[in-house]
Amino acid sequence: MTIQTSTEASEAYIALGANLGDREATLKEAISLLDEHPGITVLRCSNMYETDPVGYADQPDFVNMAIALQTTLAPEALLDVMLQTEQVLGRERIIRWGPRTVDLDLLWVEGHQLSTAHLILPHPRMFERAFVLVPLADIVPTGEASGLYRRVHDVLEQMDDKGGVRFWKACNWVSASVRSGS
Ligand SMILES: Nc1ncnc2c1ncn2[C@@H]1O[C@H](COP(=O)(O)OP(=O)(O)OP(=O)(O)O)[C@@H](O)[C@H]1O
Ligand SMILES: Nc1nc2c(c(=O)[nH]1)N=C(CO)CN2
Repeated sequence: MTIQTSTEASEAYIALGANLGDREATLKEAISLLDEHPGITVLRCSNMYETDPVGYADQPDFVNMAIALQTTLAPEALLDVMLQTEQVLGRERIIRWGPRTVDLDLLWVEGHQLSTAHLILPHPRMFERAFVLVPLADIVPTGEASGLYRRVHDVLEQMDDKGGVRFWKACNWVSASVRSGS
């Protein structure tokens, strides 16, 4: 697939999940790899939540979280970077909704609604999943113009069962550029 870039930066949200290996280390490594890409700046990280597996029950609990980023990449190019990051971190696709070292789902990109063979935006299952919405609610700014904040909070308020999502840890990931002071 060709990597396209667009000139204007857009805000985007990614959901992350892991239920194999050192879940916290893998999630932080995924965030660092994304942030190291020249077209991506990670802006905010949610808390980390431990969550009951949904869809395929016979697997370990997940750790789920979400990040907000600024990107100059077109959505398809951003998805390519995410898929490459999953590969670098050892993601294998064996069972649908089955165990994984890391899973990156592109939830929402400012100003983009689309449906192609490779990419659907907003993510088609994001508003059904407490393991996505609870972390996302941590990082969508209150006054956010697109209405995403209102929608996330409205769906969460009406969701009957958020029981499988438990606060686990604050995410203390810090960007390498902040660490080095550049
Ligand atoms: N918004 C999106 N974010 C991530 N992948 C997407 C999106 N829309 C379509 N896809 C496609 O879905 C494919 C399968 O993704 P993946 O194997 O991570 O699914 P999953 O995480 O197991 O299940 P789910 O899609 O229900 O979260 C990807 O290769 C990608 O082309
Ligand atoms: N708790 C939890 N369950 C899942 C998850 C996930 O990230 N967390 N991801 C899935 C496929 O995207 C299927 N089921």
